[in-house]
Amino acid sequence: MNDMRLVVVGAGGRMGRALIRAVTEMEGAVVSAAIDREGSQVIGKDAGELAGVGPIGVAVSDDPLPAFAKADGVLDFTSPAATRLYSEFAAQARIVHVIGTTGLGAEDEERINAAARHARIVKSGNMSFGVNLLAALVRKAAEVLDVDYDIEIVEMHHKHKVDAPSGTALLLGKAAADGRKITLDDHSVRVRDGHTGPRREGDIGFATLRGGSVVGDHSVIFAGPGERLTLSHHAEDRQLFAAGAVKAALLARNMKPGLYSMADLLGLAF
Ligand SMILES: NC(=O)C1=CN([C@@H]2O[C@H](COP(=O)(O)OP(=O)(O)OC[C@H]3O[C@@H](n4cnc5c(N)ncnc54)[C@H](OP(=O)(O)O)[C@@H]3O)[C@@H](O)[C@H]2O)C=CC1
Ligand SMILES: O=C(O)C1=N[C@H](C(=O)O)C[C@H](O)C1
Repeated sequence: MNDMRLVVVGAGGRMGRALIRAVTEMEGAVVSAAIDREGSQVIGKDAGELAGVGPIGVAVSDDPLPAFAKADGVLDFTSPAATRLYSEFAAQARIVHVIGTTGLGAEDEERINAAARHARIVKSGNMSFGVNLLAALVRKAAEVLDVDYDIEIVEMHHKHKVDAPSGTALLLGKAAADGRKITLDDHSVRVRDGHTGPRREGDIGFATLRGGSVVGDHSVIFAGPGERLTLSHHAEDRQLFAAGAVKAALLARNMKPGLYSMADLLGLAF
């Protein structure tokens, strides 16, 4: 089979650069185009040079449609507005769309679901194997431990991150809620401030820390009577997420149109 032609959107971003590096390092895939938003300072630059791997002969462009028409897949870690649009373009081109963008709202999710009728979409708040395994462990722990064990999720990220709680924290919260057979939306507490009253039984709490250059730390705490169980993941390099995204694109290449999670692709969904 020919190398998979991948478009990296948001090429000038932290993840965009990591994705360009990951594709050039992965067998079976090539960067066929690199896209950033109109007016970005990276337009016209060589994508490989931008990513620190030397020239690859692909200039960053602000014109996605011709790039999508000639590609097999798109790697997208951008913003909710951009991802919404790119899912429509991916559906038109009937290609793979790997979505790492977090902070998506209900309307974004609806548009992505609609696009998945024609595109093969892989979407996850975290593309690492470790976090997806952690989610499976959290689901199991939440199923085994009764409501006397209060669930709290703590995350820390670098100071540039714009959304909270992180996509990963929400993914872990959903896993805990699934394990408890409850709906996350009905039990999540995202902010506590002032006179909150005592903790409501069965709630799933979130705490968000931001600072420095932290790549991504997540802990799920089960605080019970007289003991505390903590399940944690620490990402040390965002190259981890980029490599996971490229593997996801390669795995989705021969799948039917639809919306898939990383857990589906890794065989961790149960
Ligand atoms: N699922 C996962 O495993 C991971 C997910 N993420 C998520 O990925 C997203 C990006 O993170 P990060 O790389 O740190 O953020 P950055 O802000 O560094 O990168 C985002 C890039 O997207 C560009 N962009 C914005 N709008 C468009 C558009 N319409 N078309 C093309 N490019 C566009 C931005 O350009 P400009 O700056 O000029 O606006 C920027 O270059 C976040 O939502 C983050 O949470 C991050 C790591 C792992
Ligand atoms: O913005 C980031 O950096 C990250 N975002 C993802 C998230 O919101 O969980 C994944 C990772 O933790 C890094």
